Amino acid sequence: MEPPSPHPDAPAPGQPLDAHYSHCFGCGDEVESGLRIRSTVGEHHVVVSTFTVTKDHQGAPGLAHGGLLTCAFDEALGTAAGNLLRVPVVTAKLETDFRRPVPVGSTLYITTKLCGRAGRKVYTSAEGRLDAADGPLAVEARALFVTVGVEHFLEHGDPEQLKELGERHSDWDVNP
Ligand SMILES: CCCCCCCC/C=C\CCCCCCCC(=O)SCCNC(=O)CCNC(=O)[C@H](O)C(C)(C)COP(=O)(O)OP(=O)(O)OC[C@H]1O[C@@H](n2cnc3c(N)ncnc32)[C@H](O)[C@@H]1OP(=O)(O)O
Repeated sequence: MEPPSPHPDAPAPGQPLDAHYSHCFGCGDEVESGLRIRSTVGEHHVVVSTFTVTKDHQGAPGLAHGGLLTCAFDEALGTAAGNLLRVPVVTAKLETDFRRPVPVGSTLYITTKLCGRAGRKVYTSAEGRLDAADGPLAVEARALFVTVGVEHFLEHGDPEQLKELGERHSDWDVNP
């Protein structure tokens, strides 16, 4: 496994990251009950993402649904891998440890780091802490992402939406 060096043009520490797609359930603004995760590059090649739990995200009364928390980590981990390496990635495997309940109204601070890279495989891990980047540990996750080319989305997704996305992110090499 190679060390996970960020791309030379990776966004600098302090830089907020745009939603990668406005209809994304994880980060898009156009999904009413979406997770609306916001991410910023941190020091030492990490990405810090925040997810505020609302009543639309419940499993038990007053508590976040575990599957939605896993979704939040999918978004946070994928955003970190995609932006730090500047390459499109998709999730191949995702594992979550739930350490502590996450109440409605709390904000989860998810800090993601890249753990290693082997060919197209990118290994990542993250910790989610309650209400502050150094708050109580609530959720941990690890994921394997696989880098893909634009043909992945052309073949399996919606080419028209992809074209629009490419026009909005002219710095991304995703134009068909
Ligand atoms: C200049 C450009 C700048 C761009 C900047 C971009 C910024 C972007 C910002 C943000 C990013 C996005 C954030 C999104 C967050 C949410 C992500 C999601 O929810 S993604 C949707 C859910 N995931 C899927 O739908 C995948 C479905 N699966 C597949 O399509 C395939 O299985 C795929 C692509 C994962 C692999 O298929 P194959 O045919 O291409 O390749 P094979 O050879 O099978 O796998 C490659 C390697 O990975 C291993 N692998 C694959 N799956 C594995 C698994 N489940 N477990 C372990 N290893 C696995 C294989 O063993 C192989 O390893 P070996 O190279 O032989 O060592």
